[in-house]
Amino acid sequence: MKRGFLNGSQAKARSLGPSLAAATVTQVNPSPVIAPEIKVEKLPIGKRNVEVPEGYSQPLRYVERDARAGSVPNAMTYTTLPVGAREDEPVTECFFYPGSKEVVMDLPGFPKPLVHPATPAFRLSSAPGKGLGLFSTRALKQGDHILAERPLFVTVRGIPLQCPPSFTREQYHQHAMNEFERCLEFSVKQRMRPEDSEAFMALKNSHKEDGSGPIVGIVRTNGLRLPGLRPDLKEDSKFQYTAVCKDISRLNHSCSPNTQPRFDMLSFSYNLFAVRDIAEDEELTFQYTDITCSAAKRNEALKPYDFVCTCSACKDPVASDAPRNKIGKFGAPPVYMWLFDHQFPDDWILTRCRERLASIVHEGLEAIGEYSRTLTSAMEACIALGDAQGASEWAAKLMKAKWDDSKERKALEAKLELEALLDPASLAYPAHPMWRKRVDSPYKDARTNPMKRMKMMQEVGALANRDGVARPCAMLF
Ligand SMILES: C[S@@+](CC[C@H](N)C(=O)[O-])C[C@H]1O[C@@H](n2cnc3c(N)ncnc32)[C@H](O)[C@@H]1O
Repeated sequence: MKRGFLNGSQAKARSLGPSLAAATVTQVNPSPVIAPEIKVEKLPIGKRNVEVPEGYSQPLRYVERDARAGSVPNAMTYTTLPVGAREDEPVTECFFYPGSKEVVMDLPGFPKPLVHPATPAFRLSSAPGKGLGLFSTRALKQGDHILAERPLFVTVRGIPLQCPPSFTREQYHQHAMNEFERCLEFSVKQRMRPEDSEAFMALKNSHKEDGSGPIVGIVRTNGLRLPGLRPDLKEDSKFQYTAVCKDISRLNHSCSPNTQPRFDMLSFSYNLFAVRDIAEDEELTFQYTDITCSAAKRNEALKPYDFVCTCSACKDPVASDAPRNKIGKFGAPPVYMWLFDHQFPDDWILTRCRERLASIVHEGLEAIGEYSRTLTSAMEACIALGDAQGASEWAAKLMKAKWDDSKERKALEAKLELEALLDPASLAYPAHPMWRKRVDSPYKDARTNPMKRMKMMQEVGALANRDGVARPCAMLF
C-alpha cells in the first residue's frame, strides 16, 4: 500500500515511486484518460492518511524537450523560459499542456527584459501571526511599481489521471496527489536551477497533513492564477495555470488588499503595483479569494491556506458584507445604451460611477475589475458628452490603475489611447468613436421609432465591440 504524504517518520518512509528522470521520454502516445483531470483547487484539505493500492502509478507520459522545439501533440511538456537565458537572467521552470509553449514563444518580441522599479520598494520581514510577509520600504503612491519578477515555477493546475474504478474517492484524491507530486518533482528537483529550487522549497507549505506532497503543498499554498496560456479554452476556464514566485508568493492575504500583480506575457513576469497610497513600512497584501463575497464565504475559501482572516472587513461583517455584495453585482455601467436613451439624464452615468467608486474605495477594493471598469465608464461618458476636460481627469485616474489587465485596458494600451486622452486639447478626442455621441445623437426618438431603434442598436453594437473587444452592453429599453 502506498500512503499519502505525511509529516514525520511516515513521510520519510514514503516513496514517491519511480523517478521521473529515469522515465523521461522524447515522444509519447498517451493512453485514454480514465478519470477526469484533477485540479489543485479541488484537492482535499484537513488531516488525512489514505492508503492507495500499489501498482497504479501511470507510466510517465510527458516530454522533456529543448525549449526551442514546439510541444508534442497530446503530451505534457517540461520547458524553461525564456529559451537561452543568460545565467544571471531569471528563468521560469514550466510544466505545460501541449500548445502553451507556442503561445509564449510565438509572441512577437518575446522575451522582453524585465523592467524593475528605479528604487527598491519592498522588503521581506516577519509579519506577526502570519509568518513572513512583504513590507514597503518607502511611501508609495497609487499605481507605483513595486517589483517585477519571473515566477520560479509555472505549472498546470491539474493532470490527466488514470485511476481504477475500484478506488474510493479518498484513494482517487490521494492517487492524484501522488501522481502530481511525481510530475512536479521532476521540474523542481531536476530541472530548476539549484538556487531557484532552494528558494522554492523554502516557501511556506500550509498543506502538510492533507496528503499533498511537499511540492504540491507549496504550489497549493503559494500559487497565483495565471491566465492567457490556454487560448483554446473558454473565458470562464482561463485560469489553467498557477505560478509560484520567490517574492510575490510571500504576500499575505487581505480582504482589502493594497497591491495587485499583473502578468506580462512578453517579459514572462509579474509586476506588482500599489492599488492605493501605501505608507512606509506598511505590510503589502493581496487577495487569495473573491473579496466581494461575505466574510463567511471568504473564510470558507481561505481554509486551504490554514488561517482565519482578521482584517477589519472580516472583524465587522455586518458593516462590510452588504456593500461588498452590492459591489460584486455592479456589472458594467450601461454606458452604451445611455448614449442614445434620453429618458435618462445626461449625468446619469457619471452619478452612478461616482457612487460606485466611493463605495469601492470605502471597502478598499480598488484591486478588483469594477474599479477600473467604473473609471473607464466615467471617462467614456464624458467623451460622449463632449467634455474633454472631464474625460482627461478620469483618464488620469485610469492611468494609475496599472494593475488592470482587462481586454479594454489592453486595447487602450495597444493604441496608446489613454496617454493621448490625458491632454484635453488632444486630437484623440474628436477622433474618438464615442466623441459627442450623446449630445449629437440622431436617435433621440428611438423609443417611438422602430427604424431608428434598429439603426441605434447597430451603432451601439459597433461601439461596444470596437477594437475586437466585446464590451458588456446592458439594454435599457
Ligand atoms: C502564500 S503564503 C504567504 C507568505 C507566508 N506568510 C510565508 O511566511 O511565507 C500563505 C500563507 O501565509 C499565511 N497567511 C497569509 N495571509 C494571512 C493572514 N491574513 N493572516 C494569517 N496568516 C496568513 C498562511 O499561513 C498562509 O498559508
